[in-house]
Amino acid sequence: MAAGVPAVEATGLVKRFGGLTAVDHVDLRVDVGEVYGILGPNGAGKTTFLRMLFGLIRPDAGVLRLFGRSWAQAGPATLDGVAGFIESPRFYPYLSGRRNLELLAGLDGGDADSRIDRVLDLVDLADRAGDKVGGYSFGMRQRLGVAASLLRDPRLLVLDEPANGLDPAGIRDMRALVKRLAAGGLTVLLSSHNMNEVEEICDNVTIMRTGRVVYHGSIGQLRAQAPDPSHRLATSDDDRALELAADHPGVAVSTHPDGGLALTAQPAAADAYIIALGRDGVAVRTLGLEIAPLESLFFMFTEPDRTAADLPTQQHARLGATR
Ligand SMILES: Nc1ncnc2c1ncn2[C@@H]1O[C@H](COP(=O)(O)OP(=O)(O)OP(=O)(O)O)[C@@H](O)[C@H]1O
Repeated sequence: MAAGVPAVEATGLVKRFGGLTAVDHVDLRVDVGEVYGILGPNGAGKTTFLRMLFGLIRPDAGVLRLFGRSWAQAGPATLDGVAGFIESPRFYPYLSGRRNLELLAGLDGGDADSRIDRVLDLVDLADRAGDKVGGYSFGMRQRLGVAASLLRDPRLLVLDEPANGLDPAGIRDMRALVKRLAAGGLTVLLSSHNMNEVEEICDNVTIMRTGRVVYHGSIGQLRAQAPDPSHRLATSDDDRALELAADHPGVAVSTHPDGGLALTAQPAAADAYIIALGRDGVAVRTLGLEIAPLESLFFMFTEPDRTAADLPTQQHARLGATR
């Protein structure tokens, strides 16, 4: 591969279903070695984009290249070095995880067979490889799906909402797996509707809404644009707490529509204000992060018609357990 050729490059990509434009002139570039997130709510066009990538459907306009190859020029060879799955992987439930991989390795041919032990180990299924897949948890099946993809020794791994439907432990394991694979040098493109997931594991992100790109950039740039964290605050004397806020230009304190106070500030400014409350004899009874900064940014990009007051409460916690 020539140096500098991106793993994925979409230019002006369009896909229509009747009158609906599911992917609307999307430009996107994933460089070799990066973990890239396509983020968006339901219906944003993420899966449609990935289906075009895998050649399952054809674009109506634009070009998508994988390591410099397009479907129009290279046909199925476009997928050389590319593996992954859309939605959930399927396996024979009455066969063991290992047997499923053996069958797939037989279909893939080459030396895929020799990689079975290594990929089972990588996805943390070595101990359960002899058990029937029917008895696997959903998270284990997702990880077996990643193992099946790795049999092809890909340079690019494509995952469609890999943590969807997983319980918290499954989400943790899946994220850890993606990070491990990325640390080993694999390029990863994943779709997600979860800002926290993308923030945790991706270097760069494209945010989509109704088929269009509404943001593109690094996670660092995204963080820099995020608004101040917003908290719900309850004190022993909310009137006094409001008065004291006037002495703290870095904090915005107002009456919360659901009772108590709303406090919006960067952590250092919020700390100084909370300490000042205590010094003044005002006890803080509850302080909970209401909307994480990146989460509110995600809503701003993908639901621009909603105001901050409409945003869901993400988390409430007692003082000391937040921020
Ligand atoms: N085969 C199809 N025929 C008609 N409409 C489709 C088809 N596939 C997708 N769509 C529509 O295209 C839009 C984008 O769907 P897509 O599945 O790509 O979104 P997504 O971002 O992956 O969302 P989700 O997380 O819900 O899968 C949606 O409005 C969807 O209903």
